[in-house]
Amino acid sequence: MSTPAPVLRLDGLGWSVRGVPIVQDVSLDVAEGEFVAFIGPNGAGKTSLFNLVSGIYPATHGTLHLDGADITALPVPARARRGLGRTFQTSSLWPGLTVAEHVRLAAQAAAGPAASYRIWRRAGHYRQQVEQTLERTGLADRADHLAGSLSHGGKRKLELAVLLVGEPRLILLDEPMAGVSAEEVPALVELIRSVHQEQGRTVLMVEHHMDVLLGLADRLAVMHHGTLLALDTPDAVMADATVQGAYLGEAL
Ligand SMILES: Nc1ncnc2c1ncn2[C@@H]1O[C@H](COP(=O)(O)OP(=O)(O)OP(=O)(O)O)[C@@H](O)[C@H]1O
Repeated sequence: MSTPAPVLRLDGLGWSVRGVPIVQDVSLDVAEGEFVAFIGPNGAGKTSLFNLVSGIYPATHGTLHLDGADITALPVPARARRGLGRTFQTSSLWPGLTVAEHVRLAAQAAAGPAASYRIWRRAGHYRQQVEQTLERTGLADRADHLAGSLSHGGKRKLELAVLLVGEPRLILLDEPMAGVSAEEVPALVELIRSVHQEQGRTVLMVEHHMDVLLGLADRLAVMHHGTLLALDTPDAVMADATVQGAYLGEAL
């Protein structure tokens, strides 16, 4: 039986700034519906790798394929249209807009410029999309709240809602627990679990907290000095002597 083609393939991917390598020779296949978590010390290159995958940084070495198509030279919007979405380490919301307004704007943006001149015709469709997304992300009771008034956990949920309303197949989450209080972490973990398992999306996630990842990730990718040091199941990575020597012992 042949193995299915990967959703995402990174082949020798690298990014150098003025000759200094920040990400080096990263090769990795991600299967449809898989959850791969990226760990590694501060400055290991995790966010830079996500910037390469989402198209914010242009790769200086190697290639990226999405569903078998070479996307190495494609800009961010073209990658988003092909189903690739991401969140950022720092919050990217407008404090003066409501929760529902954020999701509505994201729904309109995801529909593309061609849909913009018939917004009134699609109003019912957008309303339904917003309601469903707020329901799915546990924000329905805060639809009219200003984003600026939400807790850190609420803001993270809203960032996910903004991402999910565009129905991306492959999502990159960069430290979605950053700044979230301990009480809010379980609900956020549960939301990410449902995005992966119930909605069947492929997820790549950077996260420092191993306790969060152990129940979520199919594989752990360990980054160190811009390279992929290890890539395996969480149990195998935790037992890997190289990983322990380079990272786990000191940082986790
Ligand atoms: N635009 C840039 N120009 C120059 N150097 C950069 C740029 N972006 C990142 N770097 C450097 O690349 C290295 C990797 O940074 P990156 O943010 O990717 O690491 P990280 O693993 O995500 O770290 P953290 O866990 O702290 O978020 C760091 O030394 C950083 O200073």
